[in-house]
Amino acid sequence: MNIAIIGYGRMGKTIEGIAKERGHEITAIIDVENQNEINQLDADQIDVAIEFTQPASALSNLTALISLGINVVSGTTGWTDHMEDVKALAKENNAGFFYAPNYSIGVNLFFAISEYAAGLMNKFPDFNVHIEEVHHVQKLDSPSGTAIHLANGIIEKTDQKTSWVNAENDKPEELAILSERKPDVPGIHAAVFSGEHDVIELKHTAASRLGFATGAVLAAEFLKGKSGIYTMKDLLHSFDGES
Ligand SMILES: NC(=O)C1=CN([C@@H]2O[C@H](COP(=O)(O)OP(=O)(O)OC[C@H]3O[C@@H](n4cnc5c(N)ncnc54)[C@H](OP(=O)(O)O)[C@@H]3O)[C@@H](O)[C@H]2O)C=CC1
Ligand SMILES: O=C(O)C1=N[C@H](C(=O)O)C[C@H](O)C1
Repeated sequence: MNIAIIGYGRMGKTIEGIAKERGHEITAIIDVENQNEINQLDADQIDVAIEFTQPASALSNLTALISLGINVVSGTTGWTDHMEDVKALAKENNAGFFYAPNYSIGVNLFFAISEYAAGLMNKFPDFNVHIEEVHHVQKLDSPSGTAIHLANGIIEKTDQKTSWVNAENDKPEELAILSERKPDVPGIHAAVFSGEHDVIELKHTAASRLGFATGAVLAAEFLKGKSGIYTMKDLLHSFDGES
């Protein structure tokens, strides 16, 4: 299939490598230098655009792509206050839109495991839960999109937590997300359940960006020729029944 890469940084370049390995063609690359060309992209030459830029650029890029009728896999974090507008635009333009704060299959399994654990702990309110995330120092947003998604999933399963804060919590009903930035860390997330006598720690460590990039290309393959709004749950369900 024909893929356009929007944002040719750490993720864009890793996605290019995986997409080529899987037999796809890169028919356009948009980065900062040629960002105005996004409005002139030829929708007939692009099955799916994959957008990994930065929080301040994502909304205008997604708006431009969807307005051209191009299906988009969106990976940029830190812009999702505008999510409902983007979904509405995709529906209006009959385009396909796929969003995940983390395309790693492992992270999405980790979400399910953490939510299940939160549901079990709900019967035992002596256990307090918090989230830890560590990323490279170039990361612009905090907390990570993955940590926000993890927090919202846990909040849904527990009565003790009703909102999250990106700091130590002042109130028991707040779920603390503790963020740390260190050189060269692709991404670490942990859900930590602390009891009086013991600690249960569920942790995902990305060894590199290859897992994120592979998931994004799988999402693009899934989205080709489809309209509508999709998430990693749809992609994971598409594997149901495969041996
Ligand atoms: N969903 C997921 O699985 C993952 C999401 N991410 C997210 O993806 C985003 C990108 O991460 P990463 O690749 O590490 O970041 P990088 O900074 O390495 O890459 C972003 C690229 O986009 C370019 N860019 C900035 N503005 C525009 C614009 N308006 N149009 C086109 N290109 C633009 C940047 O150029 P310049 O450097 O010159 O500004 C840079 O080349 C982040 O939000 C990150 O959190 C990251 C990993 C996994
Ligand atoms: O900026 C990154 O690098 C990452 N961003 C995503 C996030 O904010 O959750 C996903 C991954 O953790 C890497």
